[in-house]
Amino acid sequence: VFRRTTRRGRRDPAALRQPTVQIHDADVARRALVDYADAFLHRPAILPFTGKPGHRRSDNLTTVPYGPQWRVLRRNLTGGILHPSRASLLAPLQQKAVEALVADIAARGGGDGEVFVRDVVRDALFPVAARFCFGEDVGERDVRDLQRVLQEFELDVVVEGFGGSMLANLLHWWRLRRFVAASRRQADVFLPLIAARRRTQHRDADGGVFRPYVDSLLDLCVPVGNDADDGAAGEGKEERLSHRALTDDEMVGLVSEFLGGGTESVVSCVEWTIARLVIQPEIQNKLRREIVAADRQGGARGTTPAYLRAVILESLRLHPPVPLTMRDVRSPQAVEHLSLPDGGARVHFILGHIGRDGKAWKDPDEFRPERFMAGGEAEGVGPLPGPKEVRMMPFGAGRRYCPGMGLGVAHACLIVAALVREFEWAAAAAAATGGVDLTEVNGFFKMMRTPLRARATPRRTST
Ligand code: HEM
Repeated sequence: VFRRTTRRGRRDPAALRQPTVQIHDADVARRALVDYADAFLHRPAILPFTGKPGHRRSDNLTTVPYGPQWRVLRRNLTGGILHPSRASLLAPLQQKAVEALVADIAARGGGDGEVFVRDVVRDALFPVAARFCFGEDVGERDVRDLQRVLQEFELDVVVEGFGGSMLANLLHWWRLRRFVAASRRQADVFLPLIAARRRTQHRDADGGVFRPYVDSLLDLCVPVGNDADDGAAGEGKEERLSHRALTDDEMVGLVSEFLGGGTESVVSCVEWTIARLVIQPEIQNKLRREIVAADRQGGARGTTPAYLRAVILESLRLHPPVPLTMRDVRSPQAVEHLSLPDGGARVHFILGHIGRDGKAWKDPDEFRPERFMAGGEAEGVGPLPGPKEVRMMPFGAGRRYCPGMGLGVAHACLIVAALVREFEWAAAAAAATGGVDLTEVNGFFKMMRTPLRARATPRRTST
């Protein structure tokens, strides 16, 4: 194992041998991602090979270097799929998901009324992501298969710990092999569904029905060659290049990113939020009163009640579902004042620490949604930092910020509202003495080490 590791080590991309710099401070994060945005455009290649010598793995939007291909993929996702006018067509699917969630909890709760929050939320939300991706015809069985391979992939590939010590490097290659195997299993499930979509796409492109992500990928042409570029200077370059269709490997990577990023991040957010509401029932009650009042006024379509939004923001501040975001800084000379190593560096932004920076927040470890309300210390602070200050960045910042932010927040609000409207949440009997365990575990996503098991009692005045 050792020999193989060192032999392969010679093929390591420079990024793996680069020193890693961690940023925990909100102001330093702002200087890096806002003041020096052009130096923080690329992510390091952490999983560079498919296992075949000399064969680089295919990029998705998260891994592709900033350049013409990134711009085309990003425009397709933000303008063609996630634009609010298009994503709003998901409403019937979302409504079905919420109804299924409530019914599932009522049924699973059975005798003691206890459920694992992440399981019920994932089971309700994943079909929305799967159908948004592959179209409404995707059957229950396909949805289950998609969910299974996605979960295997997430369990097998853990971001933390790459690089550094010999042990970490060994772990890296071991993970890489599991990554390759998990990717193959994904391809086995995704490719037949993509092929089926190729035969039927466009069928429901009109008539107020959303456009599945896979249809857009089948139609997409990306520039041939993808020389990374450095920001604004490269804008528009893609139009001058020749184009090609996406390869199967690329399609698999993009679909995996869409399904995984779009579901598990929201599951994490909802689980942490319900945990906090179990610990602080006065906040849960206040939130429910607001939701019921909004329902009575006809749901004020299209607007999120202010306290619900504040609860979700506070949850994202304390428990950002993505633990860290990375950049590969190749020209540290361009970044004055940040003292990065001369040969370039991998920079990790530790999102949980940035949201709890004591210089930016009063009592940073307390869950207090009121801070985001009118007159609070964070009135006006949103999920994405503005150009003047970074106080939290659960969706990242700069040009590579999360394109799914709108949908992610909308799904978290929708699900938390339904859970709180329909049920009263309390600690499970086993946790009642020790309390809810808020210990975090950082994988692809920041999850609760002890999955939240909570007692859901149906509200008598259910709406
Ligand atoms: C609560 C939900 C979500 C959270 C907390 C979250 C968080 C993040 C974070 C922290 C990043 C890295 C940003 C950076 O490096 O500056 C990211 C990137 C990304 N996210 Fe999300 N995300 C969520 C939902 C979604 C959804 C719903 C989708 C798609 C359907 C999505 C797709 C992506 C993609 C494609 C990227 C890479 C963007 C690029 O490099 O240009 N995310 N997300």
